[in-house]
Amino acid sequence: VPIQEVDPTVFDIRFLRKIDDLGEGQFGKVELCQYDPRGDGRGELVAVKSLKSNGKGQLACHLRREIDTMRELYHHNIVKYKGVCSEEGGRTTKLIMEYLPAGSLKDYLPKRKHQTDLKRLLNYALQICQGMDYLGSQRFIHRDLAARNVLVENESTVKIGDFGLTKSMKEDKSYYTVKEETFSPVFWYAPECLMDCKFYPASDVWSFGVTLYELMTYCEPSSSPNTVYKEMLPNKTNGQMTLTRLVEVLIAGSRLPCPPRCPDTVYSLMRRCWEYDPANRIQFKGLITELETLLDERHRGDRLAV
Ligand SMILES: CCS(=O)(=O)N1CC(CC#N)(n2cc(-c3nc(Nc4ccc(C(=O)OC(C)(C)C)cc4)nc4[nH]ccc34)cn2)C1
Repeated sequence: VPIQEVDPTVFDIRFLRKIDDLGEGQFGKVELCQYDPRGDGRGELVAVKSLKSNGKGQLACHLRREIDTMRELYHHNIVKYKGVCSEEGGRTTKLIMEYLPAGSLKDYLPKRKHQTDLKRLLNYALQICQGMDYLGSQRFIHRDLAARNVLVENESTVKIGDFGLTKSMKEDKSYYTVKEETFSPVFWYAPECLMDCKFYPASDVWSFGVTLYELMTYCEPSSSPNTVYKEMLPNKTNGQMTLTRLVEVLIAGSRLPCPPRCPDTVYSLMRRCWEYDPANRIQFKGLITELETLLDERHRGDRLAV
């Protein structure tokens, strides 16, 4: 009998045992499962993303696109695709990924504030930029870069963990036009996204600046972009007005403030991610160089004014 060729990226639903909930969003959720084909309780832990409702059509094709995106990505700072699992005769598909034990930066940083110094925060920032620079080199725009979507493997490694809103710019366009998104992370969005629904690679740089702000505030909820921006907006109005008022303050030049104890050198990097004109914004390659310089021991004396 020929040796049964087993495709390691196909997971059999019968051996997938749910252990815990890891995260959830508007349409998707991520669960911790053990994949135990031998049934000896020693199978590997995996993270499984599925649609929340029995999402038909549009949602299912979103997850399909996310799966097709993730299988093409190979980078140290991007969470690894492991495979897919279909159930109900192939009608619904689940995305199987490597499980990162420490959770997202948003869960991790506030708990580890006292063990995480500036050098480590800048290392996380550097790794996010390296992952994003690679993503851009593959002609993808992430569109949802935020600390909540960055996962911690261990205290020295972080990875971009979710590609639910990632779009390919394959057809040699230099931007992606979004249809009206229902729940957009507006406080991570650049002006061009808020006003013309246009997403450039430079729009991801703006979101990285907000993510760097989150890093420097240790993802403390009290200083989250939502909280701080809403304080900056004139007369706190209902949701809809926020978008218009947000664009107004951004056009007027207001930006998130320098976080407490954040060195000016790091804050000026954030500001270079928040240039109004996408063409004037620093790019991920430039951010990598700047962060490596800030981190480089040799320059330590005159650069990291700790
Ligand atoms: C966008 C909607 S979404 O629903 O699709 N969704 C949310 C999303 C955001 C991102 N990224 N997400 C990914 C994971 C995730 N978590 C993990 N490990 C852990 C390990 C520990 C913990 C933990 O202790 O948590 C508490 C709350 C502190 C108890 C949490 C997660 N490993 C993973 N591998 C691949 C994905 C993945 C979780 N949430 C993507």
